[in-house]
Amino acid sequence: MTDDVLLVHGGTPLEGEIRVRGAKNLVPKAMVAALLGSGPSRLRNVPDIRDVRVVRGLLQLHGVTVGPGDEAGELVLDPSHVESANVADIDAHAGSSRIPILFCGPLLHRLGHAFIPGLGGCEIGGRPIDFHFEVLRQFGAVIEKRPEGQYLEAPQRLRGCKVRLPYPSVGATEQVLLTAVLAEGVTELANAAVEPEIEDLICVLQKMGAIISMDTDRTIRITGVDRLGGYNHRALPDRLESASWASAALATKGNVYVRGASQREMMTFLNTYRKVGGAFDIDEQGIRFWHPGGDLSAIALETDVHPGFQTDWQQPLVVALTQASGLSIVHETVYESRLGFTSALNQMGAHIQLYRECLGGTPCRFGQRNFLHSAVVSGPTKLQGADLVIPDLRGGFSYLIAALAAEGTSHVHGIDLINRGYENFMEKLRALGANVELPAQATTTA
Ligand SMILES: CC(=O)N[C@H]1[C@@H](OP(=O)(O)OP(=O)(O)OC[C@H]2O[C@@H](n3ccc(=O)[nH]c3=O)[C@H](O)[C@@H]2O)O[C@H](CO)[C@@H](O)[C@@H]1O
Ligand SMILES: C=C(OP(=O)(O)O)C(=O)O
Repeated sequence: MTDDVLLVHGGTPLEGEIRVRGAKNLVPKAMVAALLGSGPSRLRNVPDIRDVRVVRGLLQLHGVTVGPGDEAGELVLDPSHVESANVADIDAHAGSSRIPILFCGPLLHRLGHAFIPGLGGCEIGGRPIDFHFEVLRQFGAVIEKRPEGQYLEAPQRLRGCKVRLPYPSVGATEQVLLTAVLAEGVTELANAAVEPEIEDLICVLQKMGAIISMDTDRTIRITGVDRLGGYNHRALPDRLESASWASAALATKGNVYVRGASQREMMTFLNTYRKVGGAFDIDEQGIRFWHPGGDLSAIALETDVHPGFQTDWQQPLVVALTQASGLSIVHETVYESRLGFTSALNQMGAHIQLYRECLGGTPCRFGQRNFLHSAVVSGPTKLQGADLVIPDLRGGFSYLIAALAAEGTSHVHGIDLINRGYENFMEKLRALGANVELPAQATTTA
């Protein structure tokens, strides 16, 4: 048994077409929403990624029947047996993704109690879950921290409440939505996150019978109802995967058509892509991304909550910035430790310097603290193949891009992690002409 290493022979532009399906940051949450329904739900455009498999396993453990639907990529989720499920072995799911925390509200409504194992997800900062527990307490939940996870109880029906998030957290906003829809009375959430995946989750809940309105000032109001039905929904496309392939096209001087990519959720990314010098063409089925020749331009970039530049777009684009002429500045304001992946790019020949200071004007929680959360990228630099160990999902995809853009061969270790959020990425790489190989004896499932 060898570790999951990929050999990448760089220097070939990525060219061709790949397809993206439903968003990793929506699909697992829509699957959890099915727990709130009194009848079956149908979710379409579901990608075959590890985070979906993990949530499927957790739902099945809780008595939800999950099976295929009529079309490819469709799941039918039937929660009729949740009350009679014999939940065992939940600890086996600890550390597998961030989604288990979102089971709290639906399980409290259905069963009056919930057990949440330790969470996983990318290690790109401390990622506390204090906002989640604070809002759940406001709804009336009682929370007990145990060594193996968190145990929650709802002594009475949960009640709507008025809450304000200290920061527009995506997960905490979803926690409120999934809890408030069946709580008694009205919930008002101020300073909510408004990412497109959250809007799509609201669409799912509205189809189930929920009453939710969104104001332009980040306030979401939910009027609780007594009962929700199932839903039939097509997940919005994955704007994060789409942007990753767009960055790969730019860094490798390639030309990639991303079938399924959608302009509306990618407007901020597309503006930045154009400023760097990337070209794109939008049609009704997807977006073509390419390097138009000539020099790329250095830019100043700050990540932020939607409608700002999404933090999950940052790492892949930084690889393309190593090929731009001049000094690019990157200020990461969402996670305090999302630039560590750049040290491996420096080993490959990039010139990236990290700073503790905020190099940008976007309000940030990390300035004057000990976090290297700003970067200056000096380019263009030639990249050389190297031995790379994947640190996290987007960092991992960035290493693949860097290895593809580099001269020579790279050994990229830990590629199985990429399966968490990129469907069939090996097949897609090959379809785009990437020169990649798994060592003959490797046992990876990629
Ligand atoms: C599965 C999923 O959808 N993951 C996405 C989700 O993660 P996730 O929902 O975990 O991210 P959040 O928006 O909650 O986190 C944003 C920031 O808020 C902080 N925070 C969050 C919750 C809390 O209780 N306390 C707290 O301090 C976090 O440490 C982080 O600094 O949104 C992120 C921001 O768009 C994306 O990068 C992730 O891809
Ligand atoms: C940070 C990410 O995801 P997660 O929240 O699942 O770790 C990501 O998709 O880049």
